[in-house]
Amino acid sequence: MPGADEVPGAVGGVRRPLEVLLRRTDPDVPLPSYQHPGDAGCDLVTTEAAELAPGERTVLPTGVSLALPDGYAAFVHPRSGLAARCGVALVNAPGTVDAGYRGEIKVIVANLDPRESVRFERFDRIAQLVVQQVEKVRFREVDQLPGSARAAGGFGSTGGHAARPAGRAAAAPEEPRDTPQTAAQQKDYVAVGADRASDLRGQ
Ligand SMILES: O=c1ccn([C@H]2C[C@H](O)[C@@H](COP(=O)(O)OP(=O)(O)OP(=O)(O)O)O2)c(=O)[nH]1
Repeated sequence: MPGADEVPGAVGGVRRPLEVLLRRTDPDVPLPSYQHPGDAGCDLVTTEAAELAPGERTVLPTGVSLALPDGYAAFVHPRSGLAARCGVALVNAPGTVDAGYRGEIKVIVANLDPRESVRFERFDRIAQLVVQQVEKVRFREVDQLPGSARAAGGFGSTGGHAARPAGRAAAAPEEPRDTPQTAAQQKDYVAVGADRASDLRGQ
């Protein structure tokens, strides 16, 4: 039987959660928590209300600081619901929280919606924190790297971007995309956008 603090994995049984020391810098902030067993990220909230005009960004406090074990880091990731419904992005996504960092975790949010402001209330969920083991490497310089199937191919080398030939994006912007399709897509987003407020609070 799994213990109360153990997370049933999809495959391979049960893994005991890593214990991470946490200090609340705001006494009322809820502890970061996973919404479902198997979630990779636990939600971070803002302790300050804020309103962002289209294109604006700000740094929001989360009310928590951590002492991660050596060999781990935490990554501040965006929430897809906020991104899809409100156009909220994290400017530095994913933000990296180093094991040695003892300050309050902050979240750098931007409103990418071209028209609508977004408002965050105190304790709205604004991002998610993913804790991962990270390797420390020692770089060994060589004259030649070993060969590989991909070699130096990248930046669309496998295709799939037929609408815009490589190298043209910056120099010669394409005509605006077909408006009927854009308008239809926009309508979908507006419909979903009715849930902007509830998405922040997870209702
Ligand atoms: O989204 C983020 C990203 C970083 N941090 C904190 C934890 C991290 O350990 C520290 C430094 O982050 P980073 O190394 O990304 O910042 P930097 O601009 O390189 O600053 P520094 O010179 O202090 O390393 O800031 C956050 O609270 N939120």
